[in-house]
Amino acid sequence: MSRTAAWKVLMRLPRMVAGILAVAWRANRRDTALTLGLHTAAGAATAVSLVVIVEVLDRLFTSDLGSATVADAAPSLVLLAAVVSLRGAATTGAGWAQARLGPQVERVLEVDLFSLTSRASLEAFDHSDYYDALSRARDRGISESNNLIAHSVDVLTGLINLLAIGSVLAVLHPVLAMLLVLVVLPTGWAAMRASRLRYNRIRALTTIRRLQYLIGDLLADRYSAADLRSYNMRSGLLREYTGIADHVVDQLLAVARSQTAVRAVGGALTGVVTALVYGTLAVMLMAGVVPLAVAGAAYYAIGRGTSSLEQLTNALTRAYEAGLYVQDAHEVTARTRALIPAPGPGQAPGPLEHLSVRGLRFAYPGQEDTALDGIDLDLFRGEVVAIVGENGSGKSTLAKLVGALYTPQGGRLEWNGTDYADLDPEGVRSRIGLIAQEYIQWPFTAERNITMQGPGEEPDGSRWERALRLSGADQVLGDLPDGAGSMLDKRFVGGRDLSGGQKQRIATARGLYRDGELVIADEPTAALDPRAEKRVFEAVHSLKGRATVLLITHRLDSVTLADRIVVLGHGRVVESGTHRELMAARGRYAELFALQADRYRDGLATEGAVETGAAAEE
Ligand SMILES: Nc1ncnc2c1ncn2[C@@H]1O[C@H](COP(=O)(O)OP(=O)(O)OP(=O)(O)O)[C@@H](O)[C@H]1O
Repeated sequence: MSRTAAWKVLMRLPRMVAGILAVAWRANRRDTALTLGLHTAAGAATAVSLVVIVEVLDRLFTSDLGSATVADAAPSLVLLAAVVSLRGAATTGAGWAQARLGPQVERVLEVDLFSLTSRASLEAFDHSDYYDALSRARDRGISESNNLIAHSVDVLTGLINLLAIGSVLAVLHPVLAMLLVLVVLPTGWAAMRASRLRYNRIRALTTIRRLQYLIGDLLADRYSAADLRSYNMRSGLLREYTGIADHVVDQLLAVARSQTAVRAVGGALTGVVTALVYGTLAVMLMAGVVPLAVAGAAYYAIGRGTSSLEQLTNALTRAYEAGLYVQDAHEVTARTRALIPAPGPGQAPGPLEHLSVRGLRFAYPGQEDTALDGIDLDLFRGEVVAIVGENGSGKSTLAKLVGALYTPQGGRLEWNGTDYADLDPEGVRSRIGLIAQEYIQWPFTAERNITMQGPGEEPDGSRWERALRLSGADQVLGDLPDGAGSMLDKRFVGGRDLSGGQKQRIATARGLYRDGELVIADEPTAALDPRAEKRVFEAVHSLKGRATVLLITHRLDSVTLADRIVVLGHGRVVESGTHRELMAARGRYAELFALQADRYRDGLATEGAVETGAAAEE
């Protein structure tokens, strides 16, 4: 788009304008119709006033000036006054409708975009260029829609004016109409070129600007505030920020320089062409090609026509520039649409009896290494299956695939014998309570953080009680001043911050409140104190028989009661069996278990030594 020749741009402009008008029509039909209708009426009024003025001038130049002539012109002058007043009223009305339309169009574009981004597959967010496109669309694409509408309307009224002036000139003499076109070429070229220069530069700066905002956020965000100070990051980050900001300013100054040069050339050429046009008019007058009356009217009309044409060219280039940004928003919308998983047959999954994983393969987008390399696994109704393994072995990735968040590149995932691809993914997810390793605390009240329901929706009493009790979140809510109604985000008035363990209890309660038939608990106790940890593991095991549980943990003492333990290593199943079987096999699990058990045994031995030492002293 940024390298397209000017004529191609002009060809594309109607499509851009049609696109935004379609959005405007969807946003509010009445305001769109009023904006277009009233602006057209104002343009028509301008055109009529111009014709009337040229006619008055023509009459004055043709006859000897006297009171009779002025009286003759009076009706035209009255008509002129009426038309100008009408134009004023139409312009005011159009401005009002247009001002109303702007925010409504932005709203439609934003809602369109967010309704798509929230449905895009999770893989989309692993592509950095998608983020770039998204931030371009959000930063400018959507807000420029207002400008695109305003400039498109200017183009419309400019065209009406020009049509009127061109017709007047063509009636006076066809050559005069051609001279009019000549005047505008240099200005048009310069304006078009200048806006393309700026757009190209700004587009090229997208990534670095994203980095700049990111560093800005790190310098000013409360989440990074403590680390920033602990590790004396301030001066380094500030240096980086200043370096990027300097680069951005340099680039923008460079573009301003190039734009000025282009405009200067355009201005000089316009001067030359204007002299040429008026010279030609003078020559035509002297050669008797046109009479004085026509020359006088033509002089006025060319003057008006030139400024109208300049306005039209400006409107065209501005509409084009705004159109480029809006095009970005359309592009990212189209791209996001393509990132929404194709709707399969979309069968609703039934209650889980058997979940089967066969030869599951998955690599994160842009990564060569596979995170999962042919996993086989069975989960039967009511079982607790533990997944253990070293860091990076693929446990969370497996949880995300089973949780229908990512789509595998190979192998099969089946819910009661039906491939996930044939199931409605939202239906699958709604039957799963996912307690994620990286849970987020939403900027909602504690209650909404657990129920994840719409604002004001009442929680289900028995599920609520159970989720709070099993997760230990009941204690957290008990300690909050407003209980379940406390806002859990300090960025809001009265907001509260929770400790790491308290946050984890809330996240666990969220997963349990869902009351899914499959509970995936990914490291649910990493931040918990020993008492809370014990409570959560007991809760997880208490689900045995009523829900299927996939428990991911490094706390191996808590998996001894699991129906099966699956050990992962480098994205593969290394071994699986019950605790007893795996200990007897003396493989990876037995080794990891012994390592952890030894630590406690050593601790107890030291404790014993201390006690013995104390007794000896006594
Ligand atoms: N979004 C991502 N993009 C690219 N690679 C990723 C992404 N998430 C995880 N990985 C990589 O995939 C592999 C498996 O990661 P995963 O999070 O599944 O491990 P894990 O077994 O859960 O580890 P841990 O015990 O540390 O939680 C790792 O090599 C990791 O670096």
